[in-house]
Amino acid sequence: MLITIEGIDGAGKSTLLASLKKELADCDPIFTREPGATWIGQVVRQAIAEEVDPVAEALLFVADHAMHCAAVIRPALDAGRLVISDRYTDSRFAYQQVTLRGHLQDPRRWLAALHEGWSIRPDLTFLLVLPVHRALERLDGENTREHFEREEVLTEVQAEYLARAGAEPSRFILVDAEEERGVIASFVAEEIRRVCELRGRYPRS
Ligand SMILES: Nc1ncnc2c1ncn2[C@@H]1O[C@H](COP(=O)(O)OP(=O)(O)OP(=O)(O)O)[C@@H](O)[C@H]1O
Ligand SMILES: Cc1cn([C@H]2C[C@H](O)[C@@H](COP(=O)(O)O)O2)c(=O)[nH]c1=O
Repeated sequence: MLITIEGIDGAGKSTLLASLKKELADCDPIFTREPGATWIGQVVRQAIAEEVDPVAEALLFVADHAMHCAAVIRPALDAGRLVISDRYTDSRFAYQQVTLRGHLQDPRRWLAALHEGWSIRPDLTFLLVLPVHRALERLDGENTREHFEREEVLTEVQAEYLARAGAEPSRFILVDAEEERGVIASFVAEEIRRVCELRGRYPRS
């Protein structure tokens, strides 16, 4: 099973992943992330810290994803492991849909074509949802110009995420990311166990 955790910057993905490592230890999952799980991902993480052309940036994320699928996800799934990824393809469709606007006529179609034929679809996706100003308070809490620009972008990104979730309700589970950390972790761990049990996979505590 491939499970992905998605949400805007500051939604609490890394915090949740850290808790799931303890809550799901008996399932022995493989925890991974995009970008950054492979050496290409490390290069991409460094590259996106610089000012990058949006089309080049999108291609870097796709290169990271290709290597991630080939070197981490596919081998783990073939070995019957539970895989949990901090960000995955939905990050691309949510963020690049916004960053590529004005650069390409139809970013969604372009992205879909780039993933066609090799990308691995997640079985289940948890989308952490919270008001953008709350996420930004968690990250910087400052009223700078960058803060307001980022707020605008992340508002659009979250809208893209929600549209994707609406289009694929059987894959997405929406999580109220304003809840307390422990409540979120217990809810997500329990949902993962429930779905794994339904599919006859991995132990139940
Ligand atoms: N449920 C929560 N309630 C309050 N604060 C939280 C909660 N979850 C995470 N935080 C805090 O919010 C900040 C951002 O959390 P975290 O790094 O987990 O988010 P993220 O989604 O991984 O962000 P990014 O995508 O930017 O890496 C951290 O300071 C974290 O302690
Ligand atoms: C995979 C992926 C990521 N991004 C963006 C989203 C974030 O702003 C950064 C990654 O940093 P984080 O610490 O992991 O949150 O990159 C993106 O725009 N497109 C993608 O496909």
